[in-house]
Amino acid sequence: MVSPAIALAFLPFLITLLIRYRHYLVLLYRAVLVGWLRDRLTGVPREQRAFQYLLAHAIPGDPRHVLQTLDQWSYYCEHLSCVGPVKGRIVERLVRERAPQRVLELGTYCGYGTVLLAQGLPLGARLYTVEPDPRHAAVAEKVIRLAGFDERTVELIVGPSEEVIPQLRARHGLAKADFVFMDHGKRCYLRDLRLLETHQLLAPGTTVLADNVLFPGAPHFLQYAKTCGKYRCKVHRASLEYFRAIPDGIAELCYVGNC
Ligand SMILES: C[S@@+](CC[C@H](N)C(=O)[O-])C[C@H]1O[C@@H](n2cnc3c(N)ncnc32)[C@H](O)[C@@H]1O
Repeated sequence: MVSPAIALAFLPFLITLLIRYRHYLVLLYRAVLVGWLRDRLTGVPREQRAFQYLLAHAIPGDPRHVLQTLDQWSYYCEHLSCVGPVKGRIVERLVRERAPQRVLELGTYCGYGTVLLAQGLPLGARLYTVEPDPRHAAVAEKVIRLAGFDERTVELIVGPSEEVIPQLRARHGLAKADFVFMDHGKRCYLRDLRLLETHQLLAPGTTVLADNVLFPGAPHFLQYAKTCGKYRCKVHRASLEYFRAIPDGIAELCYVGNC
């Protein structure tokens, strides 16, 4: 048994910790606990619940309204780990500036990032998005089509990036990507960047964006990008999706080729 005196001595320390990390505790509560509980109580996965909300509130064929509706859901109902509106504006601006013809997204989840990327593409451009979880992919497919993008503009590939990347050229006709959005397992970023290099899927000038490089963070990926000599690299500082108090950032890499 811990004596009351010792417990009391630890109280200020505990309170300081709670105050300091309160935003992360709220994140844990909203992003993990609430979703898990509602999954158990309703028997419907949260991504499917989000899609039902979308069906009831979003204007079909209007990608901007689809994104706004998903934002409403994530702010006021349940958290979704989509790129979100704050970092989304950075992604949107870069897509419009670069006007890429061939885009690759790793980590589709519910299709928020896919719709965000697709709405800024020039005519005739094509977006390939990769998702290994068939349940997420099924929701994403419906979200993408609801937003008005057909198979010619957006191809959803179901499988893990490490298996899909080596097959992109032969199976899906993607010779080079001129814009890549990485938003899947943070530990996969470095491995997949190197896979893209090995399979010669990057061309000089290709933009590679990587989400969440500050939270939860991708230090090995950032270190490689900054020191290998193949990229110009900068980090756009912002905040975590749907949590303004938690700092996060998107890395922007420009492939300059093998030096
Ligand atoms: C943060 S979510 C993606 C969010 C999405 N880009 C958006 O903005 O809406 C991460 C997704 O990556 C997927 N994922 C995990 N490992 C992956 C892998 N090896 N290849 C591709 N996707 C992966 C997960 O299943 C999950 O759906």
